[in-house]
Amino acid sequence: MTNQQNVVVVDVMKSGGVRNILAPSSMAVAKSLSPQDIKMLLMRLETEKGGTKINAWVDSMRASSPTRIRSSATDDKNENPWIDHHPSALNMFEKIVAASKGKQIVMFLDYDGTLSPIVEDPDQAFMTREMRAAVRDVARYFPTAIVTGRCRDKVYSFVKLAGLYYAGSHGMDIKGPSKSRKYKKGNQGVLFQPASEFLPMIDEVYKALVEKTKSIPGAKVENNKFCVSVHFRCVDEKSWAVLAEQVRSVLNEYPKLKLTQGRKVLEIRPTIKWDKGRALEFLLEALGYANSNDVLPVYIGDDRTDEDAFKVLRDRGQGFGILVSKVPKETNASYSLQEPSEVKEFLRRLVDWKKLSLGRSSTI
Ligand SMILES: O=P(O)(O)OC[C@H]1O[C@H](O[C@H]2O[C@H](CO)[C@@H](O)[C@H](O)[C@H]2O)[C@H](O)[C@@H](O)[C@@H]1O
Repeated sequence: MTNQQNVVVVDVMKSGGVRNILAPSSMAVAKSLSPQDIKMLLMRLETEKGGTKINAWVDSMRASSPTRIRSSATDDKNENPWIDHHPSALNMFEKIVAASKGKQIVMFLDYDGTLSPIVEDPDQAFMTREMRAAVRDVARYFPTAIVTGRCRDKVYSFVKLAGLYYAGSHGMDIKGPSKSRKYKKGNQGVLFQPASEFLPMIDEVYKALVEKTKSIPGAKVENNKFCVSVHFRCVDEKSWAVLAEQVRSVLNEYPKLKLTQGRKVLEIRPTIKWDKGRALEFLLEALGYANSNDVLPVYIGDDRTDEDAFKVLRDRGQGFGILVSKVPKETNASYSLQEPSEVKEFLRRLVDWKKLSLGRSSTI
């Protein structure tokens, strides 16, 4: 391994000003590079910084996603158990519907681990008929969006319900009906794909990853259209570091892509500032609820990538994030549900409550 020294190079900032940054000496030529070259170099430095995180990612993948809270923080002696801070959304149901008084509930549902149980083979992650019926009924009464890391077509093949919004590829591929004229495309409703320029690159990196990882038994690469997933679930834990390193080495060739982490999965996606939180905001706007107090968004999800949406709700001080987890995890969600069967129960209660309140108002 070469022992590379850092040297100072010039960073041309967005403002047009310059500042000094540290970079490996091999990049010292940067002083004579154009602003565009320097931008690329900075993006590469970001990727390499990310690369050093590989071991940390493998460790945290072992510890689940989002990060589990150690048991000492949650045992009986603890005066602030996790569940007190993130009570069951079923127990808090009355509070949730009370908060919706005079507001439109909008439902956001993650797919894997929320509507379908986590299984070994991503192609077999089917939702039950009962869950489909619960989602269909919820969507009859409340605008409903499926927000997923999956390719939009793939998740539609699992959910099979028309009339919903589908935000695939972590929100980089949004389709659905629209109330706001701004987002209507003819009669086709909303179609928003902020990363379309990355399609050829994602396709290329998908092929490179399939080739690179084929020697590792159990490794699976999934093309999610605007992002790619590399699955670790069926790989022997002893090979996780090797697989992660292979992913990193492929990614090194693509400074415009970044790595994120989910449940036993590494995800490769464009460096654009877009995630499930931005998708939630976009959909609220498309529904005509931008900057509105007349809406109560409820987002249910189980994974690290859902945290972006939980955070948006927390920052807006609007609606509720609900984390699906059996174990305490670091989260920005307000409430919790243990597993998809509880998600189904929550959705059913919401529908029953709505039917009852509509019945009441029609008899007044
Ligand atoms: O945003 P989501 O809908 O939660 O999608 C995130 C990833 O979900 C899928 O992987 C996860 O579920 C698989 C099936 O249960 C499981 O085998 C895998 O270990 C989980 O990470 C999906 O296959 C990925 O592409 C999504 O990015």
